[in-house]
Amino acid sequence: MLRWLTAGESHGPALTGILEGVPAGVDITTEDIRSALARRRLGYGRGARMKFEQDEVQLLGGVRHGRTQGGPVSVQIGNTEWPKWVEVMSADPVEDPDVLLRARNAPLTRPRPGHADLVGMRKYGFDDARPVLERASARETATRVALGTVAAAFLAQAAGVHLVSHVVGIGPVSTPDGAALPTPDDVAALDADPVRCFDPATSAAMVAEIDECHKDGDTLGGVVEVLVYGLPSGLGSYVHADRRLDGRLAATLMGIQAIKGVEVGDGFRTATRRGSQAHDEIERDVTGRIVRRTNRAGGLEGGMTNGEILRVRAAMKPISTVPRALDTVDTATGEAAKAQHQRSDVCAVPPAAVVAEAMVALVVAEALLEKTGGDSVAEVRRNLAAYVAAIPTLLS
Ligand SMILES: Cc1cc2nc3c(=O)[nH]c(=O)nc-3n(C[C@H](O)[C@H](O)[C@H](O)COP(=O)(O)O)c2cc1C
Ligand SMILES: C=C(O[C@@H]1CC(C(=O)O)=C[C@@H](OP(=O)(O)O)[C@H]1O)C(=O)O
Repeated sequence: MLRWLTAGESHGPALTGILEGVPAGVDITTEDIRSALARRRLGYGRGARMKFEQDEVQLLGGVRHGRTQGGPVSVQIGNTEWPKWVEVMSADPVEDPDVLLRARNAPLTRPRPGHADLVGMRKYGFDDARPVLERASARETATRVALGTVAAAFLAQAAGVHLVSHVVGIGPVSTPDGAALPTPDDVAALDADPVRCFDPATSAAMVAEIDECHKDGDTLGGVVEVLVYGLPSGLGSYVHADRRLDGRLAATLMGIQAIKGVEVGDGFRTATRRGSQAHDEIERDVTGRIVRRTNRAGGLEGGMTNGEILRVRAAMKPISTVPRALDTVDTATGEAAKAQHQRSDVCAVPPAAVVAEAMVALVVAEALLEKTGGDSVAEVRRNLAAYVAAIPTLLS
């Protein structure tokens, strides 16, 4: 069983994460996690905070001399901005009344439509949105990316599985239908693109759209896609709702801040087609191997991987901290007001793609371990090879 947990606040001293159930023998270094976090910070349209804040990564447990040891992997991501927030986010009571009066400490009472502020205040009994936004913030996704990096390294080393994430839509601008899919060889090019888009003309149009939106004091959402190459068939199961891999992927992707829709394969487009145009016909190729003519299902049938490329999309809503602030109510006075706004991303779709990739890595790694078991990478490899070798020729 693979389990993960994160803790920490957006402006706290550090975020922490634990990944339990990682087999021994996964090669991973602090530098691997550092470079994954750097990818999450990329993306045209992010706010000022990404420029000055740094992630300070430390592996605190589960890894020795660049290899997992089988124990929980513990990661800490320190926040270089912490000195500015020591008082506001102090874990211990702050006694000095002057400190409590400082601007940064002023209660936030103009909740932003679309953020967790208002409902979080109601639910947890706060008269200040600060504690709500501190934990609701997608700053936390840095930890998910760190843990997902370990999962992705395990998948690559144990099973030759590789993930790719890219942006297929920002606001009204989308990649053309039928555009070529990026492969693992294209990851460096995607990382170098300002919006993580594989199609250069669409990328330029996306950048222009972000510029326009920024000028208008507004924000944008979009659609990201995660592809997983090299998966064996038979991860996940049809036998019970909570074992279906499509359902588990959807829940995990929807668990990312601001993700409001998930599509597996051609998803909603499939619903508009006739059956003869919706499914992936089965044939033998020249080598005698069973293959599909198409991959509209996105590599999943019956809640299981079918051996094709796994393909899932997630739709992100526009950032809710809109610079030309939206109407709200000041919860301190009851009066109509404009929502609180200091700074914000205009568009965070490119980093959301990296976060989605990390979450898919965690879910797929969990599904692989369920299929193979194994306490070490070597044992997972052996078990996987034995499973694949035992599939009868007429089925493979
Ligand atoms: C990578 C990333 C960056 C984000 N940056 C911001 C931001 O700068 N400002 C903001 O209001 N929301 C931002 N969000 C979205 C909020 O965290 C999210 O809308 C909020 O927690 C409420 O949750 P919900 O949208 O899922 O309902 C970001 C989300 C992600 C994934
Ligand atoms: C810090 C990160 O993202 C933050 C996520 C976020 C939100 O509300 O989700 C709001 C912004 O923070 P602030 O309100 O302090 O400017 C983003 O910068 C990060 O991704 O590392």
